[in-house]
Amino acid sequence: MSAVTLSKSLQVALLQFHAGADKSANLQKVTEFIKKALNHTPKPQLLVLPECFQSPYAVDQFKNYAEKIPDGETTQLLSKLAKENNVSIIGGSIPELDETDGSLYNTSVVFDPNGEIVAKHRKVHLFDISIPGGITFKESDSLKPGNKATVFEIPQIDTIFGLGICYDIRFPELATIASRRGAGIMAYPGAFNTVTGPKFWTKFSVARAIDNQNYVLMCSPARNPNGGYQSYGHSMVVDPNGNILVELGHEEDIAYAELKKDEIVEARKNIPISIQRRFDIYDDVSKNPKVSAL
Ligand SMILES: NC(=O)CCC(=O)C(=O)O
Repeated sequence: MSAVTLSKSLQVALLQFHAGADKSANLQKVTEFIKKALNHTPKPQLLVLPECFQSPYAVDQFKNYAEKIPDGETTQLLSKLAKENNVSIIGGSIPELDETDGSLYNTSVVFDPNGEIVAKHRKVHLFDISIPGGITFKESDSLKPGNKATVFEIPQIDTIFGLGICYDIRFPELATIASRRGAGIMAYPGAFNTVTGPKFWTKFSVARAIDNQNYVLMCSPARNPNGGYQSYGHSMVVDPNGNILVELGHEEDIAYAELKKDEIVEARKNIPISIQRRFDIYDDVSKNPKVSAL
């Protein structure tokens, strides 16, 4: 069985709210949601925010809300809130402005309970799709993709995580890389929509949990009654056997769950796929796929 790094038990909260056009109001809202989540008993040790929580999810708008990291006001605010409240935060995502060349990224920043940044993930797989009669969206019209898988540890809670953003969940490799490096939790801030959400959101959440027998945290924006991109909502926590522990509807709300190391250890002991992998056959599949057609 491969080793997993996770504290015996971890209390998490997923904060599902929607962002509007007013950035200050969005930052005020995240502050209020964090306060509300921390009043819960038991107190969450880890908070997860949704994808694009301080800007509308719109390719022509990202530039208007983009910030440098770590100097921008959103990163500074989350750092302060993490430190003041002694809580870890997976900071959903924001449009990031890279000052070196002016490129924009869809980026998630993670804070430990001292307010220090422990990880930064730039969405690797951009959401470029076109479903006739359904939805067309092309993040690559204004964003560039990140170029690395993100695995990080928060030492204060003795836990290793993998991190992806929304469309990243459709690509199982990121979660498998994280699991091989000791992660027992995959977190995906994500804004599926009312076309793809009902078809795929739960399936991918469960799939990524049972692929590697880890917890999956899916944190969505709430649906926005004022229009624009309609997020699916349904933030959820899935356990290492693919059971949904908690699932929200599409309105603003908070999901709480307790994650237990024993659940991962037992799932991996009972069905030991983590030590049955055949890397002699597929370790370099991305470079040199040895595939027979028949
Ligand atoms: N924000 C996103 O990446 C949306 C992904 C999505 O809706 C999907 O179906 O995948």
